[in-house]
Amino acid sequence: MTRRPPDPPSTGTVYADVVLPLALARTYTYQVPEEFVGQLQAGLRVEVQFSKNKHYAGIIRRLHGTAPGFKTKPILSVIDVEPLLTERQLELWEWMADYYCCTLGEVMTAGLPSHLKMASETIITLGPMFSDDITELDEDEYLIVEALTLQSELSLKDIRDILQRKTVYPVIRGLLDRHVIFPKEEFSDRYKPLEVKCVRFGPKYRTEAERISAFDLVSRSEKQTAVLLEYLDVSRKQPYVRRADLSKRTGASDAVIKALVKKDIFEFYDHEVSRLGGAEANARAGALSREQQEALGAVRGCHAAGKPALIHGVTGSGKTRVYLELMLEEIDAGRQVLYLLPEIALTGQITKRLQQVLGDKILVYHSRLNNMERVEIWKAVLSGEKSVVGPRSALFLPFTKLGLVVVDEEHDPSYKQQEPSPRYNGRDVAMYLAHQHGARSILGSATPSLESWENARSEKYGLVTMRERYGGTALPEMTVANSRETDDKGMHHPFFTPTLIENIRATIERGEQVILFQNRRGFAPVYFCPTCEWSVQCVNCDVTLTYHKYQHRLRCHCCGYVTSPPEHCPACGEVQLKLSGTGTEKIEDELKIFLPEARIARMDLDTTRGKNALGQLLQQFEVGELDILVGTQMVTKGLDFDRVGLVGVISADQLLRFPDFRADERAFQLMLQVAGRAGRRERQGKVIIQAHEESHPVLTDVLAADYENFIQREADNRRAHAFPPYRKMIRIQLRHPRRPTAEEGAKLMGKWLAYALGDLVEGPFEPSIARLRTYYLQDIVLRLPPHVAELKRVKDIIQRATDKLATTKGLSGVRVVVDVDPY
Ligand SMILES: Nc1ncnc2c1ncn2[C@@H]1O[C@H](COP(=O)(O)OP(=O)(O)OP(=O)(O)O)[C@@H](O)[C@H]1O
Ligand SMILES: [Zn+2]
Repeated sequence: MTRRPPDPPSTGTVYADVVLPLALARTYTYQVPEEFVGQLQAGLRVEVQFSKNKHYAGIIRRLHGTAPGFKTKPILSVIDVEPLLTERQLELWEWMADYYCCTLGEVMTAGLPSHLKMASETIITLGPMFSDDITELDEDEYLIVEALTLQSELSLKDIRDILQRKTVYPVIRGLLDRHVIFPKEEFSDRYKPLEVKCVRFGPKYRTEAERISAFDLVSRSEKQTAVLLEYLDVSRKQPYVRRADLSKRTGASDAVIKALVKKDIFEFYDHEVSRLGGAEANARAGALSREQQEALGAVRGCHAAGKPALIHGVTGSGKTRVYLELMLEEIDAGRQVLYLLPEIALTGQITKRLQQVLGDKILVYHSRLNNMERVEIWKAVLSGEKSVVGPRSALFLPFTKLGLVVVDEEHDPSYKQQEPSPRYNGRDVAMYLAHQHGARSILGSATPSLESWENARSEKYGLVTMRERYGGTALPEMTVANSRETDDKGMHHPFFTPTLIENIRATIERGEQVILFQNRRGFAPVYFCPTCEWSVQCVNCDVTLTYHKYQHRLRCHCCGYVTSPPEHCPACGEVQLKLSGTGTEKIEDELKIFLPEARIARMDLDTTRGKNALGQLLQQFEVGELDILVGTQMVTKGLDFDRVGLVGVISADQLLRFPDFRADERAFQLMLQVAGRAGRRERQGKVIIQAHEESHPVLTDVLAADYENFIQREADNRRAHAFPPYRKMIRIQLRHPRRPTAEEGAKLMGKWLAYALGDLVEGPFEPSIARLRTYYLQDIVLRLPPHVAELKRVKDIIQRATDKLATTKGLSGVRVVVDVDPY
């Protein structure tokens, strides 16, 4: 761990710059009382007062002897004994605040688990595990616990009154650490053990002889015999055998296993696994294929040259196995690894694979951890002992021995945090983090982003290519079906071409599965009046409400507003209102008409909200209880199933029509990624893309799976039109509940910026969604030459303009949101 020794000067007062969880531009300076001078160092939390009567836990950034130009308040108490944050981590946070134009407090708020944050308003309650054992409590602690048994919840301010002391945070910290008390929000998500569904021999079949008799009992069923044999084989190597694994390995359906349970040979049980790591290591990684060996060698070559490696490997090429090899090396050498994934919930399969090999040396930092677990992971990472797989938020953890950073699916837009600030890109921060620690780094994708491709072209990154699928299966056969296609009776169906329907049927008949991708959720995105063209709009946003048939509700996909569909048009009184457009719900519905026998499920935000809904859905698909999975971009991400014979894209046109400079890149990535879910094992898969505009150049590249051609053309286009990555883009968005105020603010801001930056400034203009969550929006866009020195000056100019606007009469309420690399 990098720990800065305290460096107080030998004479005079010591000051501490403290990071506070507030929107202050930088740190705030406090005076260190004599009694604390020896105890303090960077990374410790201290209790301080900011505004009147408001206490916070702040983080010491540095100690020094320079008095600031204002009257300082004293530090009230020291909360931690050991630093909770590292020097490098604080440097990273500062870098983020600088680069993404936000405050250090905003980074702290995003980065620190809420359990470690304390403020006067924080409410605490007694922990669920507290057993009335008061012998361990000192006097202050006892008073707090007693008050909590009477009153069930208290704010930290109440506690100050109870103890009649100004400084209470160290006492609170002690109780939190021992899980005697909890911050209140914690109560709703108490610790639940993780369980996996497993299979074992029933009570009648525990001895060797009994087991042999089991084989006699099933001798007439080849499938059941195969399952038994496989079970014996696996159970010799692993402490437990998962139900899903067993059917996967033998190709037997879940029904075969259930039959064995019915005969009392097997029983099902839930195996509890460690809640942080989730697993014991129970498998060894398979041997590398020749291509994986070569890729590994090439990655090592990049690292030896001090460069990040970009692996461009076709879908199913086994990139994960290459990362894993390097991870094992690092972990064996006593260093930490950070493995980033765009969305942890969707990538359970990868996480599982990593855990099977690495066991509890790797912890999963997923969004459903409760606060207590977050703190446990924080401390395990700080100790230098554990590696982490997680989404972008794992970047905030206090790594002390980081040796390797992996950014998987590096092209994925969910690496970018849109709201709230810091609006950072996880991939880019990861590269900075690796650089900071002198760690090696790998980015991987079947469809690398243009930024990373450009970095490889300009030799900032080393490029490693994997062209074959693991196991040698051919990439899927890609075809396009014209959306205007009619069936043999000359009928035209708006959603499914006869080609797609026939292929779905044939696939299911072969016992294989189908994935259908539709970019929108809900039933229909527009509910309108055919007479006067009125349509239902969100009350808060400038968008139409999407009709959700299952709930019979209209919903805003921007702000979540929900309402009932109107019975008639409020403008002209028409009673026959209509729907237009298509979402996943409608596709699912219509599909049932064509294929009444098929087992269809839908995977989108609406069906995966529940705590285990997504996992259950994926499990059902994995064991073959479903024939067709219809979904939004969720189905395009990393799914690795054995039996997907066909992938269909319902409408390519919809993807290609977005008014955004990255629309083509996104469309290309989405289509190629979803295509990559097909035929990942023995049989070659098939992909059918429905489109009106069959000859769209992006579609041509998708059909040929020609990444090189696509990315070259995209690069030329972007360069020609001065778009990122050939220009640095900063978007300044002004928001106000009144349109004229937003406009006026934007006009002034635009004028000030243009005065300093000339024609680098575009706008202000109204974005395509002009009102969002009750705020009217105005955008100003800067496109800058990508030089760092220039960037610093530009950001200062933006900051000054923002400050000036905040003090302009009538416009101080205009929110200014700066987004660096807003894509
Ligand atoms: N060396 C190996 N031994 C055994 N199985 C392997 C090996 N390499 C890859 N596999 C298997 O091949 C499949 C594809 O690998 P993986 O998911 O890593 O591909 P990928 O390159 O990440 O693909 P995508 O980009 O589509 O996510 C997985 O089921 C994986 O377990
Ligand atoms: Zn809305």
